[in-house]
Amino acid sequence: MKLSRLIDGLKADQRNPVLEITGAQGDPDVISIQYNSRLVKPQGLFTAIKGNAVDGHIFVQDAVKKGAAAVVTEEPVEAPIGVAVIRVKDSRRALANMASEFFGRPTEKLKLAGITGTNGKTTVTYFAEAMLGAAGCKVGIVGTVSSRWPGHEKESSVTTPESLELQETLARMVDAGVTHAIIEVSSHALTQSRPAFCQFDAGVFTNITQDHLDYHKDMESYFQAKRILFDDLLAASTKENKTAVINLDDPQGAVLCREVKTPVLCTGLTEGSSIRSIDVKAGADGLKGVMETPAGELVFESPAVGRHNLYNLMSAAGVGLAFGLSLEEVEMGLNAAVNVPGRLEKVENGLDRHVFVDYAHTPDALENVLEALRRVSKAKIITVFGCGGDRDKGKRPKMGAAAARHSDLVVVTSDNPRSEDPEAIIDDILPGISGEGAQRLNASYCMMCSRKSAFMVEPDRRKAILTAIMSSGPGDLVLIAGKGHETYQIVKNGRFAFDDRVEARNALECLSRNIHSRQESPLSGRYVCSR
Ligand SMILES: CC(=O)N[C@H]1[C@@H](OP(=O)(O)OP(=O)(O)OC[C@H]2O[C@@H](n3ccc(=O)[nH]c3=O)[C@H](O)[C@@H]2O)O[C@H](CO)[C@@H](O)[C@@H]1O[C@H](C)C(=O)N[C@@H](C)C(=O)N[C@H](CCC(=O)O)C(=O)O
Ligand SMILES: Nc1ncnc2c1ncn2[C@@H]1O[C@H](COP(=O)(O)OP(=O)(O)OP(=O)(O)O)[C@@H](O)[C@H]1O
Ligand SMILES: N[C@H](CCC[C@H](N)C(=O)O)C(=O)O
Ligand SMILES: [Mg+2]
Repeated sequence: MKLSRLIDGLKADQRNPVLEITGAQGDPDVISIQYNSRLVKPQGLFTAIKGNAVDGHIFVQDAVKKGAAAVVTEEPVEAPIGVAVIRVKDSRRALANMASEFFGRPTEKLKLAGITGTNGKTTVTYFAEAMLGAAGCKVGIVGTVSSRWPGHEKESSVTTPESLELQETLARMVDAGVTHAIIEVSSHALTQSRPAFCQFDAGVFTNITQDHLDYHKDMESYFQAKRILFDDLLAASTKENKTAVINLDDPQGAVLCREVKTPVLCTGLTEGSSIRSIDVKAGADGLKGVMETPAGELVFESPAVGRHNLYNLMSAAGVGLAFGLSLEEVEMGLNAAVNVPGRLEKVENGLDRHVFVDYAHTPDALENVLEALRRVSKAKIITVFGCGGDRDKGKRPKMGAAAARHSDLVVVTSDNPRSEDPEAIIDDILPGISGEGAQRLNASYCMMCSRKSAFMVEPDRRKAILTAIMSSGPGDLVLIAGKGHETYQIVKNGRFAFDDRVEARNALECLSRNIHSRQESPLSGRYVCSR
C-alpha cells in the first residue's frame, strides 16, 4: 500500500494530529507494518510505542537498519533522508488507524459486537457464537481462549490483541466468509486503543468489580476505561442501528444505561429492563425461566449452571437481538448446551466426586461460582486456588475471604506467579482467609474431619490439586479455580505445560488406586481417613 494512503488516513483523524513529516522522498510502497522492531522487514513501516516496560523510540535506528521505509513516532527522531518520519500525538492510535486501512477496513464488512466487563466476556462470546451459528450466521470470535471461525482456531496469548493483529485477524475472517464477529474488549485494550477504528454494531457491558488495579490504579479509572467502548467507539461507529447491551443490575451498568448515547437494551432482573428474566429457577441441571424481550417473551431452559450465567445468557440474547435474530432463533440459542472451556468445566469420574475447573480469578467471580455450587449441593466443598503474580495485589485477600466463606476446605496454592515469589503471593491471600475464621491445618491432619471452614497451604499447584481430591469424600465437590482453560503455568523461569483438567484427572486416578487397593497416598499417606 502506498505510504501516502496511510498518511491521508492519519491526517483524517482529528483526534490524533499529524505534527510533522520529515525525510520523505517519493511515495514508497509499504509492504508491512510493525510495532516491534525485531519484526521489521525491508520496505516496512515501524511504529514506535511508548510502552509500560520500554520506550519503542529507542528501537527506531534498529528498524531503519532493517530497511524500514517509514517510521511513525511521538518524538522527533534522527533518520536518514529517504526514511519518512511521521510524528503524531498518539502512536498507538495511529497504529490502529493504519492497521485498519492496511487490512482493508474489515470491520466495515462485518457485523461486529464488542464485549467488555470484568467477568463473563468469554462466556458470552461462546453463548452468542452458538446462538448465531445455529441461526445460520458464519461467526468469528476474538477472545481469551482463542481467535476462531469455522475451520480455524488459534490459541490466544492476550484477550484483545494489539490493533495490528486484531485488524489482520478480522481481515482473515472476512476472507473466510465470516458474517458476524464478536470480540472481547479488555480494559487494557481500550486504554491502549487496540480496538480503535473498529466499526461496532453492538457493545456489551457485563459488570465491573475489582480487577486490574495494578494497571488502572482505582475503580473509577477502570470504569472510565470500560466506558471507551460506548462513549468513544460505539458512538463514533458509522454502522446503522447501533445497540448497547448493558447489565442494569450492575450499579455502574445502571450509570451507563442512563448516560450512553446509543440506543440501549438493558438486561437484568430489575423491572423495566428491556431484556428481563422472570420466574427463574437455578438448579444443578441449569437455569430455567422466562425472558421478556422487546421482540416478545421466550422460555429458556439452559444447562448453564449458576445465576452469573443467567446474566451471561441475557447478554447473549442482547447480542442476538442487536444482530437482528428472531425471537425463535434467540430462544433456540439460549437453550443449546454450550461447553465453555475452563468455565465450570466438569472433570468426569466414576468416584462420586464432583470436580470442576473454573476461571474465577477475581473476588466477585469466586464468590459467584462458589455461591452457585453451594446452592446446588449440600456436600462439602473443597476449593483450590491461588492468585496471579504481577497483577492486582488488592484482590488477593478478598479472593481468600470469598473462598473461605463458601468452602469447607481451601487449599491455597499458586496460580501464575510470574516474576513474584509464590510464598509472598500466598502471604497476601491468607489474611482474607483467617479473617473469615478458618482454621489452618497442618499436613498431617485429616482435613475433612476438621471443623467447618479450614485451610491449608500447598504452593505446588499439582500437589494442591492432589491434596484436594485425595481429601474429598463421596459426594463432595472440588473446585479448582483461577486457570480454567490455561494449558501452562508462568513462573520466574518461564512457561511450563500445566493444565488443571489434566492434573485433576491424574489426581482422580490416584484416588481411585488408593480406594481400590488401599495403596498409600503419594502425599506420604497424610490423608488417610476412616470416613
Ligand atoms: C501491561 C500491558 O498491557 N502490556 C501490553 C503492552 O505492552 P507495553 O505497552 O508495555 O509494551 P512494552 O513491552 O513496554 O514495549 C513498548 C514497545 O516497544 C516495542 N519493542 C520492544 C522491544 C524491542 O526489542 N523492540 C521493540 O520494538 C514493543 O513491541 C512495543 O511496541 O502492549 C503489548 C503489545 O500489544 C502487549 O503484548 C503487552 O501485553 C502483555 C504481554 C500483557 O501481559 N498484557 C496483559 C496485562 C493484558 O493486556 N491483559 C488484557 C486483559 C486481560 C483480561 O482481563 O481479560 C488482555 O487484553 O489480555
Ligand atoms: N456474569 C458473570 N458475573 C460474575 N462472574 C462471572 C460471570 N460470568 C462468569 N463469571 C465468573 O468469572 C470467570 C471468568 O469468566 P469469563 O472467562 O467468561 O470472563 P472474562 O470477562 O472473559 O474474563 P477475562 O477478563 O479474564 O477474560 C468464570 O470462570 C466465572 O467464575
Ligand atoms: N486476563 C487475566 C487472566 C488472569 C488469569 C489468572 N490465571 C492469572 O494468571 O492471574 C490477566 O491477565 O489478568
Ligand atoms: Mg475472557
